[in-house]
Amino acid sequence: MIEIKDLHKSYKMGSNSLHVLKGINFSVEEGELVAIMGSSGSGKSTLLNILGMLDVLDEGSYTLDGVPIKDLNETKAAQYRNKFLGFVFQSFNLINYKSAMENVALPLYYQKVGRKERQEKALKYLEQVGLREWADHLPSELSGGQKQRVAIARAMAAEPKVLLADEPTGALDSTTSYEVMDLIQKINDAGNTILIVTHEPDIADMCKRIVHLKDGVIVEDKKITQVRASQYV
Ligand SMILES: Nc1ncnc2c1ncn2[C@@H]1O[C@H](COP(=O)(O)OP(=O)(O)OP(=O)(O)O)[C@@H](O)[C@H]1O
Repeated sequence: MIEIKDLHKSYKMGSNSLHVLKGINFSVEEGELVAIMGSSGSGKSTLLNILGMLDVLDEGSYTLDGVPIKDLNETKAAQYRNKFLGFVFQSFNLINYKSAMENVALPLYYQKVGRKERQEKALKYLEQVGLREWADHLPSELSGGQKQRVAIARAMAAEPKVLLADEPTGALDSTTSYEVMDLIQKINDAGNTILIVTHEPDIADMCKRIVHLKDGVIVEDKKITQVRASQYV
């Protein structure tokens, strides 16, 4: 599904350059649930942004579902990103003046899905995250965990092949974090490929594989034989 070879990425800082990713080799099969860990500044978000086609690599190659990304022009890249990738962020990134249902329906609007089908699908995905009865509520009326579940429903509504989540539990207390991870595990059980950036070991333990970054290189890549189940009841 994902293949990264000898990936390098630097940021220009005035006359200097900050070499953030220093030769990453990494592949992800369909159906994996991968945690990307590492201390602050190790390059986790940079890697996730490149995987999400939100940023470009300097050197190396990235192949997504058999397609080399650098062969795509800007329009094709945007289409490809919308079709293949879903995003979940630490700060939810919901639109405050739109209801939960309208937020979930938004990617479908961009996919030119008709109004009635948009609403039906949005309700279906809200149902899947346990928030059907909150469809008409604004984000300000929802708890942090509920907002993140709406954001996950929105990402899933576009039916992406890969879900990328940058610190999805970073703004949540531990009970709520486990609820969100329980949902992510269920989505993965249904066959979706998911990559999560986290610095929380107990969240990473709920994934099937942990990739550890340090100073821009992968220092550990291990499969988890005993995946931790959600602790919340
Ligand atoms: N757009 C940018 N321009 C310049 N420097 C950047 C940019 N994005 C990230 N960096 C720098 O690259 C390094 C890696 O950042 P990155 O956000 O990938 O780390 P991270 O492991 O996700 O850290 P954190 O856990 O704190 O979010 C940091 O030193 C950061 O300051």
